[in-house]
Amino acid sequence: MAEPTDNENTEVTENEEPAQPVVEYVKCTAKCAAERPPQVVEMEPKPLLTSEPTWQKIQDYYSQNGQNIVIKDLFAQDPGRFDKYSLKITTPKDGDILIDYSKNRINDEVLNLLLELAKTRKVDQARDAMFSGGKINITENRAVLHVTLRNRKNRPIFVDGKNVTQDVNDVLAHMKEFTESVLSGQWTGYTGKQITDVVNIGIGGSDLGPVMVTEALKPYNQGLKLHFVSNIDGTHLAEVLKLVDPETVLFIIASKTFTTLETCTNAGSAKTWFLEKAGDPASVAKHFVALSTNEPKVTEFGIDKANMFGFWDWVGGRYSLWSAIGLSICLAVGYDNFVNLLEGANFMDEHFQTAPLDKNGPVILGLLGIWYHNFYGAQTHAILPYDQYLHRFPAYFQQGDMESNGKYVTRGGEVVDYTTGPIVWGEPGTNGQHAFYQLFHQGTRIIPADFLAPAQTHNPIADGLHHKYLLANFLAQTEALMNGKTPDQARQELETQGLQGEALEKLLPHKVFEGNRPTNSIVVQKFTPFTLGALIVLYEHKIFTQGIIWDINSFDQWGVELGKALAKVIEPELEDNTPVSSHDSSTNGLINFIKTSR
Ligand SMILES: O=P(O)(O)OC[C@H]1O[C@H](O)[C@H](O)[C@@H](O)[C@@H]1O
Repeated sequence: MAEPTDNENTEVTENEEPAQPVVEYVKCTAKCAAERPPQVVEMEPKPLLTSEPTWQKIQDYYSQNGQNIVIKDLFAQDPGRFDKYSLKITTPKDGDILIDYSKNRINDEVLNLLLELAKTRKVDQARDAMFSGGKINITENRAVLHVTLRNRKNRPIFVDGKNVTQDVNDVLAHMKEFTESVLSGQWTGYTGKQITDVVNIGIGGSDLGPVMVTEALKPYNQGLKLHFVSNIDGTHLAEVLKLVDPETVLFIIASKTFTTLETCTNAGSAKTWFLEKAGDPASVAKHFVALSTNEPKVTEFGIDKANMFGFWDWVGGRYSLWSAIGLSICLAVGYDNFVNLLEGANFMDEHFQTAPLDKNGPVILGLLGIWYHNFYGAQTHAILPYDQYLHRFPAYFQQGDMESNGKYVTRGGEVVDYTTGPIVWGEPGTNGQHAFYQLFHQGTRIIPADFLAPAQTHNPIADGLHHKYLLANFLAQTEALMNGKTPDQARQELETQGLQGEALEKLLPHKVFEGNRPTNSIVVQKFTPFTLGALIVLYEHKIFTQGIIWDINSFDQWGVELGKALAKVIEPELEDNTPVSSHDSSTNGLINFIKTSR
């Protein structure tokens, strides 16, 4: 693995013919990069999805056959179905990744039509536009280049004619140096003690990724205790501050914009708490660092720019765990493991870029989602990790998916006449089984679900017994969801239990499971940093694929602004207890109730 190279004084001119292109890329400075004309792939405007002939064909196929596709029958007809509809992605590290999508309501005709749709909607062109630095985030006029953050082969990537690969490597080098100094105990607090606890203060993309990954990679923890504060509710900060000591705590203020109300308020209160104990404002430099794109705001807050880790406007918040926002991950698991995470991500980027559409994990998962959401009317998508360490994985992709694809206007500004992003949710198995799986099995809705499981556990306690049960449950659920239980099977079962006559007939309908519930099973050898990186990116590009087919801008989030603006109006109204009448009667009523109840 190539470490970031210190190339300050190294230049390669246009005429030099380096033997190893990779070396050339590493050595290429901003000056030579600027001389190299970037080849940005453009995204063509698209007609409304529902006017595409391929869309019509899928609609017709669905209308005639959609309700007659019975997964278990398809298995009975075709012994090779698993081989046909599963992808084994060979990786260079930590075992292969298996995506079994055979337990879906698909056959060759459906799959071919969906693949035709991906071609018609030019998913490959859009992908190339993103990877080449095209400003595909049209409403903010920004490139979308989180892929650059895990560009482990140092491919030159240009933004406005500038090769940004070196900028990325420079920040990585800073993260490495800082992480090593904290973990080795060289970096000390204001009284000379080593850092024992890290508190990441951030929200949304500046919180969910670091929380999810540090939880998922707990077995790789290098000794620091990690805490996360996101909510503006003072309880969140107050409870964390009870656990840490000002002499040994490091606060990471993580905010792309450094203007987010929650983060700025929490950071301010954390600083006040710290200074109450430390006294000297000079001590702040030893206990506060910032991750941001906004240097003026960081220095205004009182954090030295030497303690700031930067990133760029071409990194969307919900795609930022690979950037400086990942500093808490680095501190938790060590720099080398963070690099392994980036390596896994890069591996999946390359898979997405090079695998043909019909063998492309993100594309296939994206198309299956389109099939269920747009034709079967499925409204949600469940992510069900059978691994306790991944307990925040569904929450992470609630933002990843819903903030990306929760849009009803196309890139061209038209209101869609089809559904877009699904509601994403989930909990780890087996907990979910004892809570909401009832509705999966016998509810009235179709809920496509992804089951994620590792063949090996980090904790093979009781001689592997727990893991055996965990895996048995994962396998049994997908089988049960597909096969269901027929009235005949249910009848037989009840008869065996000694039931007969009216009692049996009364109970029978409740014991029948329709089945035919679709699932994907994604199995890895073990959840390692590399594998986790690859899996996150599998979903990132799935979301991308769907956004392109729906022709929406998956990279802005204007929808979150309105509530923020209205909160600014209401906040001063909560100053005193004078009744308000400036809103609708519900909002007035709520405000006035609060005023009389406090
Ligand atoms: O990192 P920040 O600038 O503080 O932003 C934090 C979060 O807040 C916003 O409201 C957005 O909806 C998120 O996409 C973003 O991740």
